[in-house]
Amino acid sequence: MSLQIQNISKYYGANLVLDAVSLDIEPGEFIALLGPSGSGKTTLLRTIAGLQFAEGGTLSFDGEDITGLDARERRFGMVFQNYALFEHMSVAQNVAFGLKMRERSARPSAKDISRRVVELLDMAQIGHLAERFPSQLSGGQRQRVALTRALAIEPRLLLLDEPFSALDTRVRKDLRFSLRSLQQKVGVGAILVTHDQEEAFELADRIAVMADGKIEQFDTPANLIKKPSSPFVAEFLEGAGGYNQSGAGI
Ligand SMILES: Nc1ncnc2c1ncn2[C@@H]1O[C@H](COP(=O)(O)OP(=O)(O)OP(=O)(O)O)[C@@H](O)[C@H]1O
Repeated sequence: MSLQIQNISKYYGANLVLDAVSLDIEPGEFIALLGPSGSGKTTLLRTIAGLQFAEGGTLSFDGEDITGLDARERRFGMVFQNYALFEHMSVAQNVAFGLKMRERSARPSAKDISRRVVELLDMAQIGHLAERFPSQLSGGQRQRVALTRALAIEPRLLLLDEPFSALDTRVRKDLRFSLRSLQQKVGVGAILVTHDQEEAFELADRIAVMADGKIEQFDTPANLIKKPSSPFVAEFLEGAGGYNQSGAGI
């Protein structure tokens, strides 16, 4: 399932915040959007999600024009930094929610929903939390539930905006590992917005480096280090170079 982003432009008032952005994302690929604050990463992700609309350009998914579809019709899973869980529902109910809300014709039976929820919770290693309520969970566990809930609807693409940035380093590392393994098991493509270069280099097949609403370079982690396309990219990734030399990530 591939996504084509062609010449997407977006203004906030008179400010051009996405300037003719184009990206082709291959089926099952894990993409990171990396760049300084204000470069347009979140705006691009929200436009892909259908939470806001661009003034110009097109989005297509598997050849279908989705530019005018709303978020629900796109069938993308989303996890945000503060993606609220339903506080009055247990973990299992949160994960089941998207499946229960499906149109009748596409809705699995109650038995199949329960089976799928158990399977997903086990896969995400939170089976033991099924009956807890969100207020009884740690930040890391909540994000694990949010991720599981996003995957439960069998999304065509997974969209993640700084999902782990509020968590401490060790929990982030655990969650990164789980995210990558769940994403691969399920076989869904993913787009991750992050400030964290280490996170981008560890997770992504390809990274889009953004600056001022444009894609400066879209390439594999190894190529970004070896062949930065501009002084901006080289400078921005200096930290990642150090990371690379430590032998991790690439
Ligand atoms: N709702 C809005 N109204 C007006 N301007 C906005 C709005 N949302 C974002 N912007 C502006 O658009 C630009 C891009 O913002 P965006 O949040 O996409 O950047 P970002 O790269 O995700 O930044 P960060 O890493 O800080 O989250 C910024 O200049 C921001 O101030």
